Amino acid sequence: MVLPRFVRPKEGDSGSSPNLYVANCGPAVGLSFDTIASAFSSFGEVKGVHAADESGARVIVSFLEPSSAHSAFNALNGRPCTLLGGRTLHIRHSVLQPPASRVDDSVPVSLNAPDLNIPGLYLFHDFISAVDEEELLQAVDAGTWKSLSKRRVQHYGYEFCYDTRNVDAKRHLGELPSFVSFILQRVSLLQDIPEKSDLDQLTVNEYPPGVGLSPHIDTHSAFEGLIFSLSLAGPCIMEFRRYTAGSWVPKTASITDMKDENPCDCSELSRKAIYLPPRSMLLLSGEARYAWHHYIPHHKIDKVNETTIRRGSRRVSFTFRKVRRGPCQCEFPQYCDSQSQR
Ligand SMILES: O=C(O)CCC(=O)C(=O)O
Ligand SMILES: [Fe+2]
Repeated sequence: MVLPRFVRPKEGDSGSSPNLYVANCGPAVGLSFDTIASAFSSFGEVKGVHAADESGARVIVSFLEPSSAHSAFNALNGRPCTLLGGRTLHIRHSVLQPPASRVDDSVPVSLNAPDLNIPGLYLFHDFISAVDEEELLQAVDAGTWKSLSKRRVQHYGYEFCYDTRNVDAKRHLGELPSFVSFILQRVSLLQDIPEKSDLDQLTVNEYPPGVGLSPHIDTHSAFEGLIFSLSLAGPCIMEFRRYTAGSWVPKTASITDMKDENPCDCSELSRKAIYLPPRSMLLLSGEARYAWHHYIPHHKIDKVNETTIRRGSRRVSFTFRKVRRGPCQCEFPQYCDSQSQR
């Protein structure tokens, strides 16, 4: 299990780190790394700016000197930053964790969604047959893959932009391909699923053996409330994380997106995991979709209770979503980019 490389410093140790963890800041909110580096360089030489997680809205700013980080923290934390379009930054000191102390702690893995007790999480086993699975794999392999750093993707309906973690709702690429029509039909027949609407975006992910996906919540403003993910070819473990407020979270009404970030320690989050076998369909809705991060650990071998499962083949997933038109009005504003304050 890979834990975040940057963590909160020990009590009283914050002055010795040159790194700041800055939330409400990043490409997803229209600020490039260069712009951020340039704004922070008024406090001292900036060594680099990089993503703190996959949200696109949280970054690590690394200064050369701890004193620069300290000055930037004092000047900018919790205040509108004129150099960054008046955006209010939420900052904490952050230290690079030495590799030896990155704990390999795993979570018990459930085979069925109700065991996780996460409202809105469903898993449908054998949603398609092995023959259907083979045909779907052949169909995507005949298409054009786009290579990301560790995996390959295809987008249908609307392109998903990884920089902004959003879609351009005005650029419709066309209907979803006919080879997924039977899946959409089966989804439409599922019983007792609230807020069903026509799915119009498909992302196909191909993960080489052992490759996973960083913890994230799919951008609220990009997609509506139901996210379906069909697993093909190989299995994986999906972990769910619900972050609770850390003691560093300022208790002001303006804090809207500070709770869903990297943990300071594991006591600050709930973690649950589920085994996704090939041909199963996962559904994230409600709280599971809006408030829990989902995460595929980068493991070549998964322990599912007492059984060891080798990820010997690639895993291909088909994620079906509905592009949102208008702002998200979910009940989880602390995780919602539509409801976050500038
Ligand atoms: O591979 C999966 O099942 C999940 C993919 C995912 O979470 C995403 O594309 O946002
Ligand atoms: Fe996702």
